[in-house]
Amino acid sequence: MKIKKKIKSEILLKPIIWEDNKLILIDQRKLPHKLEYYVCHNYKDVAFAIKEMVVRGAPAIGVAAAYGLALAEINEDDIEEAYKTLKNTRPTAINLFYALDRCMKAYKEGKSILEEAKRIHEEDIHVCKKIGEVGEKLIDDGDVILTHCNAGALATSMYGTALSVIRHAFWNGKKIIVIVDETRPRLQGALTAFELKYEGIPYKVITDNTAGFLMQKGEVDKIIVGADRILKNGTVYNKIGTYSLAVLAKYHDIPFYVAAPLSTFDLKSKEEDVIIEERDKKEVLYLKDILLFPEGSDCYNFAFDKTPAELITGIITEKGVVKPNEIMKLFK
Ligand SMILES: CSC[C@H]1O[C@H](OP(=O)(O)O)[C@H](O)[C@@H]1O
Repeated sequence: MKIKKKIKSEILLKPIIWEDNKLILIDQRKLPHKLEYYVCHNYKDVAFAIKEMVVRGAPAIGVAAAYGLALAEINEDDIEEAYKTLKNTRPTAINLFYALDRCMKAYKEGKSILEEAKRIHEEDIHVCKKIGEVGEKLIDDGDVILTHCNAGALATSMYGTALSVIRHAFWNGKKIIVIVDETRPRLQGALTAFELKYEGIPYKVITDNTAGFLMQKGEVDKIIVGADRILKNGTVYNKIGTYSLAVLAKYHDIPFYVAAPLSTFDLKSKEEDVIIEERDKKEVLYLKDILLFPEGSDCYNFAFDKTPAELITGIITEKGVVKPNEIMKLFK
């Protein structure tokens, strides 16, 4: 008999806390070995935190940016200036713009930015929980599930997106093992491993290059990843390496799912409009402070790539699972 694991919400990881007119963030640069907090007193602190990935993950940076604009209102800063600064932190995750625009709309209607930010925060928690409840039904007892980057509680307000599906399957007594891509160069796989270890969910870390070999050996049952932006045509923007996984999954006939809230959908932009973030080359050339390549080496450091709809089995949302060519069903 499957015993549903009861998890008390107070022990679940929450990377974002609003307290006494301060934004308190888990400093994800210090994980997995140190759990430390970064306190934001103004919108510039929040902009720094987003740009330097103190906080990261599409939904999480949206919520953080919303509170950043709220701090600008509380500190009586120039709201337009704050909006522009926060908007220019990272270009790919649509959630950042969705949250900032919602707060700006509230402000222009004479409403409290802070109240709107709190609503966005609460909604994100509820939506990520729902994504887990919906997606859990896709998971079979005994599944080996591969995931990429960190689409967990640390990338959202709580629960996560891809990891919410995995958590809910585990809490419902399904025996699963998670294969965790380390995800060079920022190694967000270590964040995923931190979350899974924290909750006792079995996992194995692999180098990104090992994924294909495991699929070839028939040792991966499903792949579930997050997303930073999903277009109307079903194209998914996610952490660099996602596209390679999707091609391999197609070749090996392995279901490839994307888990994301409706706030990650961008029904207006076309592919040519989307900026794929390129980050500091030092992230690739150095590991901590050690130069890994010959002095003066050049490199690419794309933070995201794009996966076409035809490589995606289904998109798991709070409103249900849809095929990538059925997205508009979600917005009826
Ligand atoms: C739940 S969305 C998480 C999404 O964000 C990550 O990017 P980054 O760590 O650079 O903010 C990655 O693309 C994840 O899939």
